[in-house]
Amino acid sequence: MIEVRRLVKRFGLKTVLRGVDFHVEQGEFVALLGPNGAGKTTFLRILASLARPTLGEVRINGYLLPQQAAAVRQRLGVVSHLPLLYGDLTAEENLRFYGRLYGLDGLDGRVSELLARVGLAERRRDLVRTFSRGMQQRLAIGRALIHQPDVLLLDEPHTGLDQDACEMLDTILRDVAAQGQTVVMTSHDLARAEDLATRFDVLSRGVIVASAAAQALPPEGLLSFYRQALRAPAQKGAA
Ligand SMILES: Nc1ncnc2c1ncn2[C@@H]1O[C@H](COP(=O)(O)OP(=O)(O)OP(=O)(O)O)[C@@H](O)[C@H]1O
Repeated sequence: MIEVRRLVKRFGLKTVLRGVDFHVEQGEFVALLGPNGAGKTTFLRILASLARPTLGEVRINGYLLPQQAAAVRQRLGVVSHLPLLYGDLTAEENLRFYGRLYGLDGLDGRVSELLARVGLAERRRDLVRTFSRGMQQRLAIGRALIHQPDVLLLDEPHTGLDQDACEMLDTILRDVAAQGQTVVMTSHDLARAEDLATRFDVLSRGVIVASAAAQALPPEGLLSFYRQALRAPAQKGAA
């Protein structure tokens, strides 16, 4: 579903991704972990076709990025640091707008269902600029799901959400995974990641230094695996 080979990303003279190899099968839920500045957001932005690779090959569902970005975007849902919503539209107008962008008709049922799922049914007719950050994040999650994407990319999606909203998001993510959709999520919340994901990849200084399926984690759990991964020397791709 996602195939990344020897991906390099430079900003001017600064190399942020240094030869990332990353392969995700359909239905996997990958938690992408790593310290601040490791390159997680940069990597996710390239998968989301919001940034271009400097070198290397990126394919999503067989489509090459950036050349086939339009086809990729049809199949992707993205929750990033920016909610990408229109403040002067209501919650339901935002979802309708994005639904129409994806060429969907007869959106009434879908919009109502999503607003209920993200806990905004009662605020559906309010302008988004009157929403708190957490409420905007909830709606951004609804926006990312409107077209039932094959792949969901989430960059620290729990940030800014209250306890109820975090649990609501976890339920949505479990449902999405149960339906066979593919998920890649960055997170600093190891307990939450361990609870949700089926695989854990650790990015450090622009390289994936460790990867393990949930069943292959050590008995001490994800924290121990993570710490070990950051202590180990970079295994591949170091330029
Ligand atoms: N547009 C840009 N121009 C220059 N440098 C950038 C740009 N975007 C990101 N970087 C640099 O790339 C490096 C990786 O940043 P990135 O945001 O991808 O890390 P991250 O792993 O997501 O970090 P965090 O956990 O803090 O969110 C950082 O050193 C950052 O300063």
